[in-house]
Amino acid sequence: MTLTRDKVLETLKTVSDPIGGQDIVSAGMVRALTVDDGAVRFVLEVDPTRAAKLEPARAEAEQKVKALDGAASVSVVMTAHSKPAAPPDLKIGRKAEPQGPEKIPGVDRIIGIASGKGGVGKSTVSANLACALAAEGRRVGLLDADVYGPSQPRMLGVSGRPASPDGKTILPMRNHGVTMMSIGLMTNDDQAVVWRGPMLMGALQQMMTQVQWGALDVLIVDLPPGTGDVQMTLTQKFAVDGVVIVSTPQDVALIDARKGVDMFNQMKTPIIGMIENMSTHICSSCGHEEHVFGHGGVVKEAEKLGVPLLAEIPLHLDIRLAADGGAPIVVSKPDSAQAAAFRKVARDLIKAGQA
Ligand SMILES: Nc1ncnc2c1ncn2[C@@H]1O[C@H](COP(=O)(O)OP(=O)(O)OP(=O)(O)O)[C@@H](O)[C@H]1O
Repeated sequence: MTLTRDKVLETLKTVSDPIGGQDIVSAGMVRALTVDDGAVRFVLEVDPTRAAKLEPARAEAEQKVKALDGAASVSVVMTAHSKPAAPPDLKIGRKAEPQGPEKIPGVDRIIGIASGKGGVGKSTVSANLACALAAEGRRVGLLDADVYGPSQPRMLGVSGRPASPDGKTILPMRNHGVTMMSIGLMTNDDQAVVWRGPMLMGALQQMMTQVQWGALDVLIVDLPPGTGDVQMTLTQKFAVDGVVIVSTPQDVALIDARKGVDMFNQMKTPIIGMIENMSTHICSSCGHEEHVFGHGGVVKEAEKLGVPLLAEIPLHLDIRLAADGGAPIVVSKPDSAQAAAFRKVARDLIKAGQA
């Protein structure tokens, strides 16, 4: 018998929220429910202060769905949406409570990789930088927080679902010496993810704090393009040491990158530098160089904004083939000129104590 979404919802309606008394579906806790060939996945979105009390409801939901005819596997993830902010204390003379961003235990540094616009190569830079740092002997984590287009599982050649033996923490995946977690491993490949703001924040917080990252020298966070909820949550809630902004030399990409720089300045997050990607096209047959998207735009912008230019990465077929093949160019062709550009960034960051 084919298991339907409606049947699963009907079953979940028999599980009650132990605190509010309503069933978990009517209470709006069941999110992102998918039923695909007997594989059932959903998220239970809960208030973080109530997460422990809701564990029995999570277990009951899982057990009841598992018992349904046609249920091959069931995966339930509990995400904590953010607590509503406490009202500001306006009493004069009261000392402000320190409420600064949180450090992740065991993680020495957090670096965000950002871009104003999509498709400029932010994920390619993140994957290559992570692998290059690992090749230099650093303990590296890579969190794919690009909720709209998670591409790190493909770029790092990782598939499968991360395990959660205790139902609370998540075991990350590992390849090319990099410890990795991606929102893409929690959703179906072809599933369009429609996240609301609180869910986005919950998912990011969960991946930052509930994944067993272990001891890391640096955690690289591949951000979605633009200046939205994920960027705000990351910089407000976590002690981010700095961000790297990736842009192509085109004006349009630069204008968006400028907005990104502005947002991070407002959030008081240091900008480590900019990377010009797809800087020069190098023909893979004859080696001829041409500037498809213009050249040097990011250098000028970095100068104007007073931030370092970390690298100019060429547009080269091998970079794309390597990324699509699951072994970034610094792993598959570590001695190529294309890999050298990424490896230099990694070495420079280590030298500067930033990674
Ligand atoms: N320097 C490069 N040379 C050749 N191909 C590249 C280069 N940089 C990125 N690409 C390719 O361009 C495409 C987009 O890159 P990528 O996914 O890294 O961009 P992105 O900024 O992360 O995009 P999005 O924000 O949409 O996730 C990919 O197919 C990637 O392989």
